[in-house]
Amino acid sequence: MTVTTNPINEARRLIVKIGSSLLVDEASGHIRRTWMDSLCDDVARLRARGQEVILVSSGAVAVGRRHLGLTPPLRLEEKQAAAATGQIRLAHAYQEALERHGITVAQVLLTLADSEDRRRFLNARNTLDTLLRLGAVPVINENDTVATTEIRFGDNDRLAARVAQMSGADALVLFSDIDGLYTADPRKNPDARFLAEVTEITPDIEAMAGDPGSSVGTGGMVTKLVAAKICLSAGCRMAICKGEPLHPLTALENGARVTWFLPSAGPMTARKQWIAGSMSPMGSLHLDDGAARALASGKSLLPAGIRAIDGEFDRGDCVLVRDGAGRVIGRGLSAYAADDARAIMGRKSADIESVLGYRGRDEIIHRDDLVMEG
Ligand SMILES: Nc1ncnc2c1ncn2[C@@H]1O[C@H](COP(=O)(O)OP(=O)(O)O)[C@@H](O)[C@H]1O
Ligand SMILES: N[C@@H](CCC(=O)OP(=O)(O)O)C(=O)O
Repeated sequence: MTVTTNPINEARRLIVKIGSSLLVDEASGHIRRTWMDSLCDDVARLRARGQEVILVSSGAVAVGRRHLGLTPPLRLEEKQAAAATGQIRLAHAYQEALERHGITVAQVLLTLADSEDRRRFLNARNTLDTLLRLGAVPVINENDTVATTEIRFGDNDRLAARVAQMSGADALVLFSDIDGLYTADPRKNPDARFLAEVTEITPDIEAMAGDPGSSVGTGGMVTKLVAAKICLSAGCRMAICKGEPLHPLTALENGARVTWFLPSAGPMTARKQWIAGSMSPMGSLHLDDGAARALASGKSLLPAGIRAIDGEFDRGDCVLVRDGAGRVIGRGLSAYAADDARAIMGRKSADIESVLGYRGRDEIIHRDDLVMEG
């Protein structure tokens, strides 16, 4: 896949990651409100033309530590305290900046572990889908006060890539203090060449990445390449570009220099390859003929079409889908754990709430989570 038109215009769902060094003035610890406003103006413009935007924003520690009068180096619990203080200010600033455009902000605090546990992953994905459907702009940061590992700057590059993967985004933009990937750190090596497009993270590419260039919240190129790897396998295009100019998304649309990491497939194909290739099935759903025909024609699987269920599985686990003769016709991610699925099989979706006592999804396997054989 090469870029023919601008991926920013094409993205249906776009993730934008903002690092501490862009958002927070190093000397004062204040949020750069003019810059934030200009970013939010851009976000509002994209939203108005029908694109969905999720912001992943760092800055909580950098903002909060000034308010608590802490000076580096901070101990872990001091960083966590700083994050708790700074996060509320960050969220408030985003709320004000987006409210000017009548846009509702939703704060989502995630840990990296949330993105790696399939059940929490599904919950987070459904929440993000719902927020976007309702017109809100999610603003995500790592949940630093409960993070069990050391808060590391640069982690939000990876978190943003996980959010892109989780939400099936088509593009992730990492706004940085540099305009892209070079063959070596250009601050140290004047002969470093700029790379406009990368399609694979080879060992040669990995060897190009050096340490961070500044002192406020930096992960360097290493964490950006980790993010790029996640994006490439998730079918999501990823950009590294300079975030400093006001209206940074507009600048990108207008042809600012950028490195694009371009996957060979789109997010849906990548997701289906992941379901088909890397998950062990934990059980089987046996369908009636009508349901088997519906699935063959591209529909989702409803509880009404299931006759029997084998195995023990959790919500989000992979299960095989079998026809009336027991032949495997596909596989997919179950939206219900085995016991709940057994309770609602053969029933209409409208009955789910009265049977289970909660209103879950209408489908047992959504068509986006289903891969048919052959
Ligand atoms: N191969 C490379 N290409 C570009 N920048 C590199 C490279 N290796 C190291 N760097 C450094 O990484 C820095 C960007 O990372 P970082 O400071 O963490 O950005 P941010 O804070 O915006 O996330 C650049 O300013 C640059 O000094
Ligand atoms: N979660 C932390 C920052 C983590 C992080 O990755 O920071 P950065 O390298 O500035 O994107 C915070 O909000 O301070």
